[in-house]
Amino acid sequence: MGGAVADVRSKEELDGVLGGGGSVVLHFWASWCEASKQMDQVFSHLSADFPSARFLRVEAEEQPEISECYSVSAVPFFVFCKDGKVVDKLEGANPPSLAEKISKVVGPKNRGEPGGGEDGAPPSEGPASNHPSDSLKNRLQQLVDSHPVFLFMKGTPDQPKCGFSRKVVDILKDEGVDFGSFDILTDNDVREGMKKFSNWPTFPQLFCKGSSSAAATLRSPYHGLLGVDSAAAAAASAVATTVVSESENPPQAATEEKSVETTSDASGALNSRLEELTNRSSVMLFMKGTQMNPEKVEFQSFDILSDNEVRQGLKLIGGSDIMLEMQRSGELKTTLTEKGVLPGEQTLEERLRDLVSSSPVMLFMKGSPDAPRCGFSSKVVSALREEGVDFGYFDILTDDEVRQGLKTFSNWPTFPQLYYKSDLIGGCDIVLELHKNGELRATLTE
Ligand SMILES: N[C@@H](CCC(=O)N[C@@H](CS)C(=O)NCC(=O)O)C(=O)O
Ligand code: FES
Repeated sequence: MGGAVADVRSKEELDGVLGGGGSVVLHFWASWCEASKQMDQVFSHLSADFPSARFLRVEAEEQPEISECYSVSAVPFFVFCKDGKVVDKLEGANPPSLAEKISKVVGPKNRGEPGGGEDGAPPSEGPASNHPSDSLKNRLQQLVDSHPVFLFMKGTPDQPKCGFSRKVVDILKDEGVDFGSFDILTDNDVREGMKKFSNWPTFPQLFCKGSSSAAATLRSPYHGLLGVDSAAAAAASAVATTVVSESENPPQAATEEKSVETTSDASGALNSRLEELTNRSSVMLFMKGTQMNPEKVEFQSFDILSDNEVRQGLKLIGGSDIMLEMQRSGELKTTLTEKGVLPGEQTLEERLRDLVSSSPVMLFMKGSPDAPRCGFSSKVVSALREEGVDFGYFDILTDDEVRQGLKTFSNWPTFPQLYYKSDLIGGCDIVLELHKNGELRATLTE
């Protein structure tokens, strides 16, 4: 019985299944890997397309013995077995390759009976490998172009016929995105044609273009084509962007306003005099005699005993009791830090700047060079090692603040990120391209 994905919980269990012969496809995944979550959905769709094969999922880090046995060095990772023997492997999130390799191992698609599982579609007529005809291509292009945001889905937005399609519709509605849609269950030519047209084997498929901000956000890291998880991620990042921009008050303006308020009681010449006095130093202590300075704050003082007018005119914010109380509770430090008098904790931006410049060649990656936790990171480490380039690294899986912060800092949404002398060189694709063209070493040493 195919059509469902099962979890493997031990090596014995897996050996048992493999011993039973037939075609078996294994998906090694990790909970922290977005790409393996996305591929998990593709995997379960494909399991419905190839019911004669067994589809098994292995949580790579929970099953080290199995992972080692199949030399799984990164996720997502797929192993294809026929009659107990490994016949092929695939590393990375590549839905078209996964579909192709499965059909090579299992034989042409033999979708199960209609109505089986989540995908209640009529059986496909032609094999998916037939290229769409020119007139079909035109039709598909017209559909894609008909709205700035267009969704190929199962069912309609009001009546989705698949949980994945429903999820994307919900996200788009939540975000207030207007979109056109096409129910691929009503037209098998479009359904099969779209898989080739977009080189993406499953539905829903979301296309975005045009310049509306929602569409632009949705589009940016995903090149106009999204599976369900990418859409969720993009929508989440759109929300995050809004929150960030709303919280950006210029702190300077707030401080200035306050200092104006505190002097607004005094009038005329006295006002200017007090203003001049209070502005003499960023911290100005009006006091009797001298005091110790436990917070080590630079300040000037004015002896109020020497000038009655100043003494009366100043409506002091706090005397010594208040100051001491503020010091005891830590509020004094906070207030002075907020006013920029005491050096504050390092801001995230400063921290990122320091990290980026901590080594001339600096790699932000998932995992460490000796134990990369993502195929993209692993490839960049190999390229750098092959070129004999020394590099520093930071494992972004250990620090979510750095992980998320760096995306904004560098305006680059993914990892790995490679920097040379604080400039972003790029991610995996760019580094591998430079490596292939023999330009990587020069780029990192010039
Ligand atoms: N095409 C990219 C591939 C890298 C990529 O897609 N990275 C993803 C998955 S590892 C990522 O970093 N996503 C954001 C995150 O995990 O925070 C490159 O050239 O570097
Ligand atoms: S592809 Fe999953 S962590 Fe990189």
